[in-house]
Amino acid sequence: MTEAILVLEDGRVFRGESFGAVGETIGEIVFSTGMTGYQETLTDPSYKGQIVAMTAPHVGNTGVNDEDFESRRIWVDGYIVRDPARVRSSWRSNRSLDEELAAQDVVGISGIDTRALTRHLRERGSMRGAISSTSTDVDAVLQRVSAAPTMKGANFLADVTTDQTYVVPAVGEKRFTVAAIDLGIKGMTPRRLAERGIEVHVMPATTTYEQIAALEPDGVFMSNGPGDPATADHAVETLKDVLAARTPYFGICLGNQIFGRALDRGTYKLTYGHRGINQPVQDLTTGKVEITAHNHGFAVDAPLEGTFETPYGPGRVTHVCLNDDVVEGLALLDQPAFSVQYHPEAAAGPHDAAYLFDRFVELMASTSSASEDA
Ligand SMILES: NC(=O)CC[C@H](N)C(=O)O
Repeated sequence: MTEAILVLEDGRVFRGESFGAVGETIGEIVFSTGMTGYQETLTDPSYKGQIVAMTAPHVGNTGVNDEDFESRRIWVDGYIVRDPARVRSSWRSNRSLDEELAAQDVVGISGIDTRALTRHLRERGSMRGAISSTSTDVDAVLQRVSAAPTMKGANFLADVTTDQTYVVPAVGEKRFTVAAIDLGIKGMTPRRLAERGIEVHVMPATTTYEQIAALEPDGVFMSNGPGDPATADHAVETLKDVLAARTPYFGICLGNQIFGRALDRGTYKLTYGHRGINQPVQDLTTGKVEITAHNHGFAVDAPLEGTFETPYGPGRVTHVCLNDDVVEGLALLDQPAFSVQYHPEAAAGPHDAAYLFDRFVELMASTSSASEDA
């Protein structure tokens, strides 16, 4: 057994055991309340720069398989669990979580009181911290934590985006072409689009409006992604051109924050964010409540009631989180563009919000029939 320490930037220390790779890692310490779906969490590119603590006490019970990866690798910068499964049990599993973390050089810690850690972060907010299984000198680790960059102002888009455009073909008959800007896209998103007859062109984060327009897409999509949305200026400028051309738009998570910025709204950092697959959201357009998957530490600042002015006519908040009234969705009233802050593609579930992909299809269908009529 190798000892490990978790040192938070405010000086709080937790002592446990090394889990996964032995080493030292620094990042923003956040917690996820997902009871399942740890593979999908680990491989979500939006977690770049973060060390994730699981509030579920047992993690790793079903081991690791190759199918439940949301991207090519693990992106979390560290992993914190209470009690790793000693035995893995699933017909799909072909290795243990511990082995996988070690193979991908992800430093983790286990055997700490994750409930106390979560309560601490809930009261004080997410903060920088380090896991170290190579040093027991708390003061030295703390100094390295204090010198590390904060999540505010962070931009990891170049790390996570695709180098080259690739195409995910429509399943069955092709109905639409969509340009999907990869800001850290998860594998399930193009699949959810493709299964609705959409040919998805997944394009790098540096794609220009001219490159999008050359494709003559029926719609444009912007994905989830890591870092501070206030730094995603290129995507905001690109989206402004998309909106000026009245091309249908759908955004998820970072794609919602970029939409908010294109509509002249600001973004801000939440105290401890929303991460998990059990977050209640109300669709204000129908009144329905859905249980949804979240992973965000920032949010859009917009009025929950009434409409607000944007360069593209009135906009409104369409979805709100029932835990804390945070804005979870936006739409323009006079043109086909909307987004949500959470994850309707939810590979690990729940699937309550899958209707949003159908809304995008309906918007593209009505826009193309309107332009045929004109
Ligand atoms: N999943 C995401 O797209 C997250 C967006 C952004 N990085 C945030 O933390 O709010």
